[in-house]
Amino acid sequence: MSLFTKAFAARSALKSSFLSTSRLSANAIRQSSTKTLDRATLTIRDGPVFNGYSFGADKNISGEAVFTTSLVGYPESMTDPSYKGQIICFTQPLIGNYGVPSGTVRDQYNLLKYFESPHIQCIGIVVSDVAMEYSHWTAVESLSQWCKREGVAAITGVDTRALVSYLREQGSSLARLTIGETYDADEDAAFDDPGAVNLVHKVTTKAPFHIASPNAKYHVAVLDCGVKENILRSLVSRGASVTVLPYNYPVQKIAKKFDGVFISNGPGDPTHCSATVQNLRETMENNPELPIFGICLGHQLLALASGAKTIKLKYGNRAHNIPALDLTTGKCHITSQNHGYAVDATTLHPDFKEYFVNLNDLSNEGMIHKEKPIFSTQFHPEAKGGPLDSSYLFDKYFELLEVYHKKSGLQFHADDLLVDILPRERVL
Ligand SMILES: NC(=O)CC[C@H](N)C(=O)O
Repeated sequence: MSLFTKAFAARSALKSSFLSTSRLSANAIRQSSTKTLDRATLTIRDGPVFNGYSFGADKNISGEAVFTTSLVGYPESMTDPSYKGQIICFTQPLIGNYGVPSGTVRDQYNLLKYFESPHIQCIGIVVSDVAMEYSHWTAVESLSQWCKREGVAAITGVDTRALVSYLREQGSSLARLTIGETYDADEDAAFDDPGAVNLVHKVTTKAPFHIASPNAKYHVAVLDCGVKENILRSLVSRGASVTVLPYNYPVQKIAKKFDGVFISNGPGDPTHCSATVQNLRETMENNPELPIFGICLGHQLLALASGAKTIKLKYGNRAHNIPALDLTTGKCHITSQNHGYAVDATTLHPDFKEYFVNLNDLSNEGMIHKEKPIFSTQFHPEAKGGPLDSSYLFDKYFELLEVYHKKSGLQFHADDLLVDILPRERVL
């Protein structure tokens, strides 16, 4: 063996021992001096098995494994109702180092200041290296403490690069996270498919609620399919009081009392919300001048209501840096996204045109009506977390509200809709 070959072999041995240690997680090792983490296993259905350590609830779970490449914003992502029933794999290797802020602090609009809903919505999380120690001025607990308190399973020490390579090849897959035991490969029934049920039904408010905007000029009806707190804030802070309705509320019956209708983000397959689609169809037909705006699931539901079709993407788009081209201006915006389904642009109704297109995979990112004040986006202009490049779309919606408001001369009477007696926050 030449000197060079010997040196190379020695370096490879060193490297592989380093790699296997690093899978244990630097922070997990630091913490294991005081407490031993339980072993945990992530099993992908018909796919690889990843061994690691549990830092969340002592509970076996299963769901759809998806990955996000966002670098920050784990508290926002984990409380986003669109992730209901999913196991989020973070590609950012170090997760938890800025801890978790309070889930009860509210802002001047009585909206949750740091969370996108009151609780963690995903069923489990997968990270490469969890930080047990954290530091941030807003933090009140660690990611591990939060997961345990909320009953959410979590695994660290996973080679997330290998996991994501697999998910990109095979597509989003069902997976199971087991704590402290070896997985039995015959246990097929243990793989729950969250996409098989109507997840929107689980996250929507159970009764209408109202958020008054100081100096409100407009009144908007929000169909809550799992609405993110920052969407409500984006409306209320611009001067719209909002009445939030359950996703299947017959909005067509009261649409005339509002300056605009908004359809929120939400989890799962849009085709499960057929009542909402029918209600939206009637709302559009009966109110040709009413401004309507939809985000993410809201976009997909509006598209279905107008006659277009949706498809399931292979592994979806979950990131904070996805380029979307505005086809009306030629400008590209960096956008925040979290979706597994998309609108098939080739099926758009002829009254609509494609508004935005994804420059990574050319999937549809929005549509706009050729005459009516109706538009929607697949990405998240409210962006929490993520860049604010596209927040101007809320301003655009408010311009449409203003035009309609002036024309209709609509005066908002609180008594009409009994908003004074509605709850002031979502009804769980
Ligand atoms: N963020 C969302 O609204 C997601 C929409 C839908 N559930 C999807 O996965 O495509």
